[in-house]
Amino acid sequence: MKFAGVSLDTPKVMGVINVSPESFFKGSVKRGEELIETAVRMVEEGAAFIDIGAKSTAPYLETEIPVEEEIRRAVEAIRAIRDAVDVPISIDTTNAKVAEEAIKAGADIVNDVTGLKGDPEMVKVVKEYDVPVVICAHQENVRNFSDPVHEVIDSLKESLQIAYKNGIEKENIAIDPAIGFFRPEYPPWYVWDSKVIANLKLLKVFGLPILVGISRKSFIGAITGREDPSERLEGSLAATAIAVLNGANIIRAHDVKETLDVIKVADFIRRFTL
Ligand SMILES: Nc1nc2c(c(=O)[nH]1)N=C(COP(=O)(O)OP(=O)(O)O)CN2
Ligand SMILES: Nc1ccc(C(=O)O)cc1
Repeated sequence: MKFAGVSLDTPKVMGVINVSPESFFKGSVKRGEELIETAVRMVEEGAAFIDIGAKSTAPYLETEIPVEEEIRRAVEAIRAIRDAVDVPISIDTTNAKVAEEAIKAGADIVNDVTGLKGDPEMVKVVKEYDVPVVICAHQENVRNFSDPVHEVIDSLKESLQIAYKNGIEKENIAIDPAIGFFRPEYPPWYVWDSKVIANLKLLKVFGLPILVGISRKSFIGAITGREDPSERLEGSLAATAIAVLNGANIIRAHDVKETLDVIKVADFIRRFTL
């Protein structure tokens, strides 16, 4: 299996860099020289993809910014790192205009946390520029509170229908269960996220690469009592090992070196599963 030309015979790391000062983990926010240095370092440490976010999508933060500002941040960042790294760059956005300008600036992949459901133009941009897309599970109104992984699967089915109807090919799609994004009143989101990671294997029904974003998220904070995202690395690595054991193909993470070691060990052990 491949995604954006990258072999997924072993699980890979997608290194996260944000150019959005409002992002929930301040250690992920880079600018200027530091942005380029971080991208180069992540690739040296083994990142197979770099994901650039120009607007936070944290559901519990005030994150609204004008679209012009998101475009400005995204284009500047992608232009800065494009020639410094030789791995595919994804643009983390829910806005079709941002995606289009980012692709023109050199982005190779669109990463849409609304799974093509937020901006109706998004699927058209993905099709027109013929770029791979990360489709996240997204649901305005959660219907099945007791069975998170099946709600995630149903949400992904809707997004995949949008993709296939518009001529996006299977080879160009990775799916993502959107850890931290579902915020039902019950069960609490950290139980939701834990149930999804525990049952991630069920997402294999789609036969598509599975990408998971766990890094330093609030469910790790809720479980460990670590309120500061800067203290959530160890908890993130524990959940990463479980996600890999359960079939994750790409781990989106802020800490490339540590995450890649965990992936290697978890995947090595996974291969001996009876
Ligand atoms: N496909 C995918 N994309 C994502 C995911 C995720 O789980 N999957 N999580 C994010 C949260 O991390 P980030 O550090 O970008 O936080 P921010 O939204 O506050 O910038 C942002 N983007
Ligand atoms: N964009 C996101 C950022 C952070 C979280 C989380 O901390 O759970 C979820 C989504």
